[in-house]
Amino acid sequence: MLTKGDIPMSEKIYGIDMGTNSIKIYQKAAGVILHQKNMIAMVKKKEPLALGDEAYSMYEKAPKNIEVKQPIVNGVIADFTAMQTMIQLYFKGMHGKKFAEGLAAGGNAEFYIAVPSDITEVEKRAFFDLIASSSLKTKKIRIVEKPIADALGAGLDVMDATGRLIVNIGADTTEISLISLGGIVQSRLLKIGGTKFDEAIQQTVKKKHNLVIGMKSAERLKMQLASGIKEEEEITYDVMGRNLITGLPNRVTVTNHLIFEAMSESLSSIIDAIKFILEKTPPELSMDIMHDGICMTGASTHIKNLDLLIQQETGLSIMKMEEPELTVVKGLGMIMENPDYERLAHNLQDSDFH
Ligand SMILES: Nc1ncnc2c1ncn2[C@@H]1O[C@H](COP(=O)(O)OP(=O)(O)OP(=O)(O)O)[C@@H](O)[C@H]1O
Repeated sequence: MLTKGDIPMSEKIYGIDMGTNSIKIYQKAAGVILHQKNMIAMVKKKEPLALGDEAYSMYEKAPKNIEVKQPIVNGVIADFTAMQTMIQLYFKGMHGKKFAEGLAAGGNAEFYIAVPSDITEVEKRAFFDLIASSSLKTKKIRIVEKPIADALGAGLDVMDATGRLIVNIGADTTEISLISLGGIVQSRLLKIGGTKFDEAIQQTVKKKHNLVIGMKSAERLKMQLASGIKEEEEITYDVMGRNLITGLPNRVTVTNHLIFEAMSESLSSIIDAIKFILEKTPPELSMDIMHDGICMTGASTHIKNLDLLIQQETGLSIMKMEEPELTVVKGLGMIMENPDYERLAHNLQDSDFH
């Protein structure tokens, strides 16, 4: 019999999407139980001080003895120890604080981990090892290709013999994938996403206004002013920073046209990569894509008119999601909840997983 606080065995099954910008966790029968910034703040390089959104609030503001780390870079694990520490703390709690109701992998839990498709074997293995070598007691660890989980979570039928094109624009990466019969026909991972847009905005504001701004301010400008196509009407937003010449704090008014200029090179690269995949798509699958269009996921697809840009450049219809940042983790949830999808989750040894 279960005592209060116990979680039935069948529900200790978790899906984890470790993104560059945010980490999302799904628990069987409970849904998405955690969605936080993927950051950890450490004191003197070894003692964890804060996790997730709390760590992000310290980013660009911390004194020298506090380091705020982002363990995933360009979609892959860049700091294994920091990422493993985070996962362990999320599940076991920290400073007596639990991060999400139901996060209690006390023993023999099962994990479904989403990994990008277009990365090396070693990089994929690191996602598996992260859980396998952690202090969490695990019964089973399964790897799922991110584009497959993404498409499922977006409501696409990935099992049938129909070509689906899915474009996930995240923080450090854009993953463009062609899917059919539960597998990946082609996939391309670009090192372009929301963070690249923010960096370009930071540089352009510096050049145009002699103002040094932080990444958080650049992101705010993007969220207020970015558009996939150039808008006729001028919209402005004020930003604070440090004047490059006087060294003093200063405020300037930035226009949507400047933000468009800053982002245009990165947007062109994304369009070029989508066209490249379309050109390499076998003709029968091309017909499916002509019919169904392109599915857009990832939080950067919140950018205004980005769908219009891709539609104009490719001539294809675009499907946008209401919660594009959660499609991958919801897809992991569908795989663990529905035995029909079991073959989409792999052991590292599976010959069909490469
Ligand atoms: N409303 C918005 N408008 C524009 N950009 C947004 C908006 N909301 C979030 N973003 C951007 O989306 C990005 C995060 O996307 P997402 O959470 O899908 O990434 P991730 O999965 O963590 O990263 P990756 O897929 O690169 O590993 C950030 O760069 C953020 O600035």
